[in-house]
Amino acid sequence: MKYISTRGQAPALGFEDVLLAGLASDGGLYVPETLPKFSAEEIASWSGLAYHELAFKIIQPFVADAFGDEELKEILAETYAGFAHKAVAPLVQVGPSLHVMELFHGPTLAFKDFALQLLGRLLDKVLERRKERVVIMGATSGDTGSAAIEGCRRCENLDIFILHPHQRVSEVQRRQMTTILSDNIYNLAVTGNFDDCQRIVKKSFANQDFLKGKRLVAVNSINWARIMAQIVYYFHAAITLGAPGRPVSFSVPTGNFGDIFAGYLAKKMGLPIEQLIVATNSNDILHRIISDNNAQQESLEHTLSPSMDIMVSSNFERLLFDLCDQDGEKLSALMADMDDGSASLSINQVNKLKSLFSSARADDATTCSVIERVWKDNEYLLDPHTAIGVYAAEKCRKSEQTPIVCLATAHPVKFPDAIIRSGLESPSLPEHLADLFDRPESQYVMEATMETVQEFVTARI
Ligand SMILES: Cc1ncc(COP(=O)(O)O)c(C=O)c1O
Ligand SMILES: N[C@@H](CCOP(=O)(O)O)C(=O)O
Repeated sequence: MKYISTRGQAPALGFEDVLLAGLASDGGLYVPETLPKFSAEEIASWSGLAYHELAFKIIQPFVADAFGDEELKEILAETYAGFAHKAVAPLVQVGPSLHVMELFHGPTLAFKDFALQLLGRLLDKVLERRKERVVIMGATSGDTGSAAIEGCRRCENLDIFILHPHQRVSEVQRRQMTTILSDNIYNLAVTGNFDDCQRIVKKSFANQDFLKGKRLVAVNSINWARIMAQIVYYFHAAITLGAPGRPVSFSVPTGNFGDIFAGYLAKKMGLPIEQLIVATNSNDILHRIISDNNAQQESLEHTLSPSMDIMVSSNFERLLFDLCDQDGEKLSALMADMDDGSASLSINQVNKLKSLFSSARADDATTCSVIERVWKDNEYLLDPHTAIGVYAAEKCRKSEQTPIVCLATAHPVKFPDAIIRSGLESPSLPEHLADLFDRPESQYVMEATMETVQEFVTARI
């Protein structure tokens, strides 16, 4: 399969090169030139497959030029064997036809493990084959960082630099990153917000002189492999609930637009998805664009759902590419307007967007009231991101005839502030993290400029 850049100027690449890339050389994001499509009969035949077997069906067409079937099967089996729940992504019902899909049974307790446990293994194989050592840079609002470190830690052929916004991630999230002590892992606490971290990483793809000739690889969802792996759980949940015979809807706590974009692709690949709901916190630019064609950048608020404190949603570019009929020139002009907040979609684009997505926004008070209510009704504890998804599901769903699945993107234990503010008790850390607060930490606090970060990287590679 070939992958093309959304900006239309970079060369098309195969999977291995896309895996080893971040932004394309023209500043765009890679997307598959064509998507595999699955028929209803084919999807029906996947009922009862184990998670890793289903993952093979969906991922194989995307990676066939780089990984043989047997090798891929082995990698996938190993990847998802490391999850703490036998179902890997179990569904729990919390209301009438309302389910949460628990995506937090991986080692770092957030949905990022689904893709980063796989990406780490794929990278390891490719770098070993090529005998190449690379530099990884990632930006995190709390969850990607630890999942990337955990996913890549077994790989010797890389140095990994993770930028997080200083004092803007939860203490559990910070410790999950900063307590992994190793010569090739660096945690940079940047005095800014997540958008600053992501801007520095993205700008580094365009300014690579600091790398001493090494290759720069992304672990954020700008890397296509992240999105690819996240498509699988939409199929898994929908098939469990009766697809393709019955349509299913999804509500997705959204920040960088990676997770919901994977759902959008699942639908394009043949999964009968009725509604895709974008759920945001007070940093609501995506909700404003969808509901009101308002793309104005506002200052980023620090909320009780810190992983979604994002204003510049990288993967929205991949969707806009489709809304621009995959015309790279048109998209580039639109992205320039997105960057300065002046973007306005055409009537056709707005109508298309509204036909694809519904959206809702929940502030901190609403988030806490949902956590409290769902606990009272079900004795089920939501994390604050998932609570926003549940709120949006209830607000936007068109019919109770169609089951709706809210993606539970993180374990509540990562966000004690929100749980306590909801009048509840924070749960205890799972066994493998029980001594997290006793482990020594290592992090480097630095200002939010590309020059400072690049100087730091150059000195360590
Ligand atoms: C817990 C949690 N929920 C939701 C999101 C939003 O996902 P996405 O950025 O793919 O939209 C993130 C981070 O991205 C997250 O860490
Ligand atoms: N919420 C994320 C932000 C980065 O998103 P990504 O999916 O592009 O890696 C985080 O927790 O770091």
